[in-house]
Amino acid sequence: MEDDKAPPPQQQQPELAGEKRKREEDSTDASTGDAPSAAPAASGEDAVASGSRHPMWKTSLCSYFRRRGAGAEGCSHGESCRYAHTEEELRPRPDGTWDPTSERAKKLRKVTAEAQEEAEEEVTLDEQSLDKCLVGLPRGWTADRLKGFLKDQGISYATAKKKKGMTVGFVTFESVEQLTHAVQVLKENPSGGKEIKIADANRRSNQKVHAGGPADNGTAKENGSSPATPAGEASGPEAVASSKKSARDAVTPLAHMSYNDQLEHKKHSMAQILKRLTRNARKACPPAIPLPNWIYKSKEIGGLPCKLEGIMESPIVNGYRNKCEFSVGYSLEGKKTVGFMLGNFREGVTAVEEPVNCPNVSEISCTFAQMFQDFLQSSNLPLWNRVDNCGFWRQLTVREGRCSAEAVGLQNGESQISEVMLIVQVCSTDVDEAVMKEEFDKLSAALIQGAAMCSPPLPLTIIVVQDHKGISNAASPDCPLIPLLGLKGDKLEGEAEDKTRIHDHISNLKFSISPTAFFQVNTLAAERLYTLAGDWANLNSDTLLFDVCCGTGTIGLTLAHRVGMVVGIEMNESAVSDAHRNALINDIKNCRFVCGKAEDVIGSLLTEYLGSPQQHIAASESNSLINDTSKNEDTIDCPENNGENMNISTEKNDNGETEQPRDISVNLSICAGDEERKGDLVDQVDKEVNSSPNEHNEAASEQNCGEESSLNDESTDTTSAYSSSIPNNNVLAASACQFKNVVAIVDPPRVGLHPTVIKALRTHPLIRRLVYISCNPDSLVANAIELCTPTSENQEKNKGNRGWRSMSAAGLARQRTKSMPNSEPFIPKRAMAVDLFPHTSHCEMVMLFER
Ligand SMILES: C[S@@+](CC[C@H](N)C(=O)[O-])C[C@H]1O[C@@H](n2cnc3c(N)ncnc32)[C@H](O)[C@@H]1O
Repeated sequence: MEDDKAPPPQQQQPELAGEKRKREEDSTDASTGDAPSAAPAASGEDAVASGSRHPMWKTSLCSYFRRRGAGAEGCSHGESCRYAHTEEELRPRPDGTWDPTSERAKKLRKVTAEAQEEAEEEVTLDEQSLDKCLVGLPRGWTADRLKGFLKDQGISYATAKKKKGMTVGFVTFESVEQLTHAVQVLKENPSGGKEIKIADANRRSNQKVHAGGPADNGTAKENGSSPATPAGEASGPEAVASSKKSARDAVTPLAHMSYNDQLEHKKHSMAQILKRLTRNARKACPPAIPLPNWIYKSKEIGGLPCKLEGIMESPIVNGYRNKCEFSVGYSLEGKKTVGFMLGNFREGVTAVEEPVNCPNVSEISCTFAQMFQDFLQSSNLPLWNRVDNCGFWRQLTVREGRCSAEAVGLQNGESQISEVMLIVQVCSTDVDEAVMKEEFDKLSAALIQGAAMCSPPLPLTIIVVQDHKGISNAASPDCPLIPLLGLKGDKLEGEAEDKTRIHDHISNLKFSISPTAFFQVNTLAAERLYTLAGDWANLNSDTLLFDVCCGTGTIGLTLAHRVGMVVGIEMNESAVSDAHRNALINDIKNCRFVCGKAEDVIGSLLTEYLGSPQQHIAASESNSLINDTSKNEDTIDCPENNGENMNISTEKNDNGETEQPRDISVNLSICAGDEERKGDLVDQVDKEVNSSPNEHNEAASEQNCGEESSLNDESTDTTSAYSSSIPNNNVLAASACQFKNVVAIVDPPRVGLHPTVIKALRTHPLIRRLVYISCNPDSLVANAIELCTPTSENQEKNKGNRGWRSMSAAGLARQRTKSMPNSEPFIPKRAMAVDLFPHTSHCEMVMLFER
């Protein structure tokens, strides 16, 4: 609403724009755009007489309301403010001169809804709580008063929170029954003659739980990556309400809908989440800086930061999961069961039910779960007990590898499953080794025999035992693995790591996957996802592609033939080792994979390949002193230039699209040695593909020596094997010249990218294009706020504000934006949802950012 009348930013003087915006906020009626002076004279009569607001006589909305939310206290007009602060106060006058069906009333309702939504966003809802309602409170109520009131009504089981300065509170209940009862009581018991308004805040609390993702399954088990939820214990929205009736309800809560309806539902949810980016970037934009154009334009597309281009459907809707994590426990009838939990342990649910009719699980996975369940019936060792944290058998993970579609002449289907890895998780505490070994021998014999007896026989390539002693089933990637001998004997020859891999195919490349390495759970949909990311990344042979959080190298390797070089970054050592192997087996030579946390290594890697941000800023400043005619056609101004006035190269890339503006601004004479340097790089890549991750780190450290980037101090001051160090500017500039198009594709785990990574990407002027693949749109939005919000020259130092602890991810991102070094913001350009998880409420989101 606030920018309805604001001119587009390019028509404003930059230094005036912020002030103007502020003035408008202070003086304009939010619902009408009227200045306060235009407010009806009559509106104040009673208020002035009584010295307080009259609920029935206010026809204009106080501007303060808009910024602070419904009923904001302490507006600058004082207690006798003539303007309304709540919808209640804006009722029509008794003489009917204000029509509640008027445009003004409609606008008001919209403002109210937005204010409530933002209020909710600000309050950190306890993700572990169950059901919440949002209550409208009489003015002046505190959280304690709300609690007292609830208690007086006999509602002692609820907890209440109130956002400062707001007349809404959040009441949390432990069960749906309590919620229903409380709503009834509150409705029947007006406070001070006023009915307490109640809205269901449950939908958003569900979303929050969704954002937090799988509680003790998917997230951690997949190295914090994708919603591996459905094949594990129930989680997310599906697990919020108390226990479900069946495993199907718990893991595939959308299975009752047609696939088209599921897609519509997900697209709608994605759009709602994306709108938060616009709202938060608007809020975080420093007052002295004009709002970016994309925020102005968002009004034309319903508040979205850019167009949501649709949702890409999964090529396979049933049995698509290549990895299923089956819990071990007792069913409601007390039977030893291998399947899915009906709810979360934190809700007190420990029952496990067989994976009957779970459409996301393949028949093969179900059959192995059944075999393991049969085996457990006669095992002498106990099942893991989640209450006492003791027991032996904990979990079965089934990972499937598919042969290439070409090999079977099929596009999808279970018939492609050609390799299976079984990971049996146990806790060996207090268990005699000999007994354990005997059980393992029996188990592998049962599984091998079971697979062979099926018609047709099931593939079974690997069985490993994971010995995990932690409380939840989420084991760390370095948890000990014991290969079970006796299985396909000759396959187990060779080095230890060779024994425990299966293979899958994406885009006709073969991928080797070790037990704990992340691999997208829906291989065929992942292929589409990577292709989309590659298309949006605008790749060509001059491209240096940073594949951040690369896992087994799938994205970089599938796109390697379209770029000059790929640098993959991944923290899971075995995934990096898989990535090296995958490059080798596919004969790909232009990829380097670095083992380390992205936040630890990205700063030094960017500096190694591109030079430090300061160098480019300095180069750009000195270039700007040189006469414009000295510029080479292929060179564009960077990084201070904004996208609008760049010299744009009209070369086409390998997609036939117009190539991205080249963003190198360097002394061209330095580039003379490029070819030589390129040769060195390729040699080095060759060496690294054949070396271990540690060798990579060493090699990189050796390459680096010299000055560090102060913009990235956080990333360089780490325990990483990388210390950013640069020999001299000439070498840097030469290496930067190698690649005229630098792109980052990031595919982080559910928590999103570490702030240090965001800062490094944002402050490096050579990164003009970033494709973000996200399995959690909430963290995508938080990261995007930091990437896209304009900064000012006077950034704030981070203050140790304890209030931040209770902030939403978006709120925190807004705070961090204040201390972001002044740098050109990215612009959200394209967004597309990709359904990798049919029948569940999860979905991937791809966003393109450019500058
Ligand atoms: C969603 S997966 C994506 C993997 C890969 N891009 C793919 O599509 O298969 C996220 C990956 O990030 C890795 N990861 C998690 N935190 C990381 C960090 N701080 N630095 C680097 N990698 C990280 C995980 O090990 C996991 O492999």
